[in-house]
Amino acid sequence: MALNMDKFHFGTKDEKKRFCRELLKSLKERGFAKIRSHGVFKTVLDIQFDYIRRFFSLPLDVKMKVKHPAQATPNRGYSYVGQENVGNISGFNKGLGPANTRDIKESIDFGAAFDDLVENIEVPDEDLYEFQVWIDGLFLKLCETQRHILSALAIALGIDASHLHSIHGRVENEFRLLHYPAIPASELRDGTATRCAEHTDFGTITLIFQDAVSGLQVEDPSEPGTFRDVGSSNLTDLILIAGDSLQRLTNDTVKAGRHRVTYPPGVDKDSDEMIPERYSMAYFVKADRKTSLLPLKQFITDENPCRYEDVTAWDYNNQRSASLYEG
Ligand SMILES: O=C(O)CCC(=O)C(=O)O
Ligand SMILES: [Fe+2]
Repeated sequence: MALNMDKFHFGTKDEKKRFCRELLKSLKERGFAKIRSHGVFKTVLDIQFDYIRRFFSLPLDVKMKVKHPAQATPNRGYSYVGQENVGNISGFNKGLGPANTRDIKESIDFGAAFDDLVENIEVPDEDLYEFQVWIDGLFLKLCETQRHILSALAIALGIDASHLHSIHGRVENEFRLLHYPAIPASELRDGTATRCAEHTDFGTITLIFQDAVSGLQVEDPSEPGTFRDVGSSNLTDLILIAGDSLQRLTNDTVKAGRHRVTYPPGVDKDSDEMIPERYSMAYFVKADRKTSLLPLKQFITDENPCRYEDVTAWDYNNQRSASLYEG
């Protein structure tokens, strides 16, 4: 069931409260929440997905002009199929080592145009006209939506929204566009390859949009090891997933949602059926680099003592992503 954000903006006091409560409940019980009326309109998403398709359809040598550096940080630019393997960090929260699986995906990452530590690797106009200026604009639009979602979560959690905003004030977010090429279902059968291996994201929250092919799955919090289809057929459905930083800040009150991308619903895994290509985008909301990810004091009690050591958002991000790249 999707939650309607109109209720948050324009509803009665009770409707607004109910939206906040249901948002938190969905994250806790399903590992994700689906949101509608979040302010990113269908016309914008249609243009965006058209741009995503056009970017990934460019010849490889053109995409390689904006190549992601060989190492994971800074996380900017184009990663070819095989350059990043999320399976390397799949076992992290389970205390396990890398999984023996590779991702069949390509992606491109951006930060804020005004980020003064990590510069964007910009796609030139001559390769895709006005793509970069469009991405920079959408980045800010998604930031606006992010702020409303953080406000709603703060209300549901009973914490000070202005504090939550202040530790996200520098917009050190990352915006990733993804393309999963068409492959025969049989390629995924023995588990040595996948679309995107299971993982949790490192930031506070992630906003995902996926095309009608679907295939995003989230682990059922009450049944570890069981992944359920998110199954969005509406491009405008915003899929919200909590990340490690929110788990740390809330001392496990909100757990990070484990997710992966695999066979779309309905595909016969034992056939040689082709799995259609899939496009998606993920907006990773990150606490300011210098922010401590120690749990907020409201979440530390005698029954729930502090579960995490002090680490800055930047150090945590870099530790987690260190093993992702093999470029
Ligand atoms: O493609 C998707 O829907 C999700 C991708 C993802 O989880 C990630 O890049 O962290
Ligand atoms: Fe993810």
